[in-house]
Amino acid sequence: MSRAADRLRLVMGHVDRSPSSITCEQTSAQAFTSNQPQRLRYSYDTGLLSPQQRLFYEENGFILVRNLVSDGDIERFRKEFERICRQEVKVPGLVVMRDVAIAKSEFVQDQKAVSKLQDFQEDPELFRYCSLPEILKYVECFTGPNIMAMHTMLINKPPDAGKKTSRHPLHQDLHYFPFRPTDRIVCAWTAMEKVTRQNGCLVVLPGTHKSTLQEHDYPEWEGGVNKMYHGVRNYDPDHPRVYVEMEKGDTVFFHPLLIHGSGMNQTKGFRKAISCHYASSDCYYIDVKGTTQENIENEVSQIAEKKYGMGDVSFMDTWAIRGRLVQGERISM
Ligand SMILES: CCCCCCCCCCCCCCCCCCCC(=O)SCCNC(=O)CCNC(=O)[C@H](O)C(C)(C)COP(=O)(O)OP(=O)(O)OC[C@H]1O[C@@H](n2cnc3c(N)ncnc32)[C@H](O)[C@@H]1OP(=O)(O)O
Ligand SMILES: Nc1ncnc2c1ncn2[C@@H]1O[C@H](COP(=O)(O)OP(=O)(O)OP(=O)(O)O)[C@@H](O)[C@H]1O
Ligand SMILES: O=C(O)CCC(=O)C(=O)O
Ligand SMILES: [Fe+2]
Ligand SMILES: [Mg+2]
Repeated sequence: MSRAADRLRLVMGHVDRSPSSITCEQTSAQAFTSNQPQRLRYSYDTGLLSPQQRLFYEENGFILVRNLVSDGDIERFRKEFERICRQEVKVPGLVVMRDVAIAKSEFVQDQKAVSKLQDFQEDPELFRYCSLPEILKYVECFTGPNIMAMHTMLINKPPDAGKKTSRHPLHQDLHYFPFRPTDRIVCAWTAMEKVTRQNGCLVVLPGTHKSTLQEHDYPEWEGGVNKMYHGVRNYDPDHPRVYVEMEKGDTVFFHPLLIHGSGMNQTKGFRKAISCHYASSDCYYIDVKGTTQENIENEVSQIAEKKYGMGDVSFMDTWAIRGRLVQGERISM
């Protein structure tokens, strides 16, 4: 263990736990270069995270936990996804997205065209993911004990149809969220199969969680961009990139300001992942009018109007309606 981590352990009176479940090799050197004892801003000590894991998140804005979700649970999520695609179950509020290149093509749409399920909070089988104790015990390290599941997705990244539309532009998830404080929000993203650079794994820009929310808009991509896939307008193209390759069940937890995206799926398979954004239930809503988030607020209200005839529902209300308590008590969200 490095000297900095040792010192930290003493300061925190922490019992050493073998950090066998975490792999931070790619950038761990960065996390331990400081000679000053650090005050940790981004996580709580619940006895779960090792000092190295806390420092890694502090410096990089994400941690990867290997083999966290069981094969059995993943199989159940996959089965439920297939049932939804076959329209054997109807889930209130669920949005089924198709890739723009497929949605606008002549091909007959079948279940293979589904690129993403969004807002599955009313599907008990998929929502089990958000309440898994093995996930929540990590989430609590970032949110604290009162936890809301704010946003749910099952991503079925399709083989690229030749226009590079399967990419997800680099973005900060906070762009979509009218609630704060930022540091009490975290995303859990679990690979439902092996994810590699070939099939479009997550790409992260480590350390960017320490910056502020950037301006987002549709990237100027020739082949088209999926609805609401905004990208950061200006990012440093020379910033180091980490390609987060994962095995089935591995889970990454990341900060909502961390710039991330995912590359093209260059395989013939659909790359599946399930994710949930959590926030402390004592977060508060903010008005995004006059901020960089106004463009996404307007798009969401157009969708709410078109799909549900709810044009007068505020941006914050679209979140309050979808959020679900998963641990502790519901306070201000
Ligand atoms: C209770 C309150 C309800 C509030 C509703 C709010 C819903 C949205 C909230 C979104 C919040 C996102 C939070 C994310 C937080 C984390 C960060 C995640 C980043 C993302 O993942 S952003 C991407 C999320 N995307 C969406 O949420 C998009 C939602 N999608 C839809 O609403 C529909 O799928 C869509 C795109 C409107 C298509 O409607 P649909 O009825 O399914 O399709 P049609 O066949 O009728 O086509 C209509 C029209 O749309 C075109 N189309 C289809 N698919 C796409 C696509 N993927 N991209 C672009 N355009 C698409 C299609 O060709 C048709 O076009 P026409 O020109 O022919 O009319
Ligand atoms: N101009 C851009 N604006 C925003 N995000 C981008 C832009 N170009 C690439 N990205 C995103 O950056 C991430 C990685 O890009 P990268 O260039 O490494 O791979 P790629 O664009 O998928 O493939 P290629 O190897 O063909 O460049 C992906 O999430 C991609 O969607
Ligand atoms: O699974 C992916 O491609 C990443 C999706 C993502 O970052 C998001 O939806 O916010
Ligand atoms: Fe994201
Ligand atoms: Mg590129």
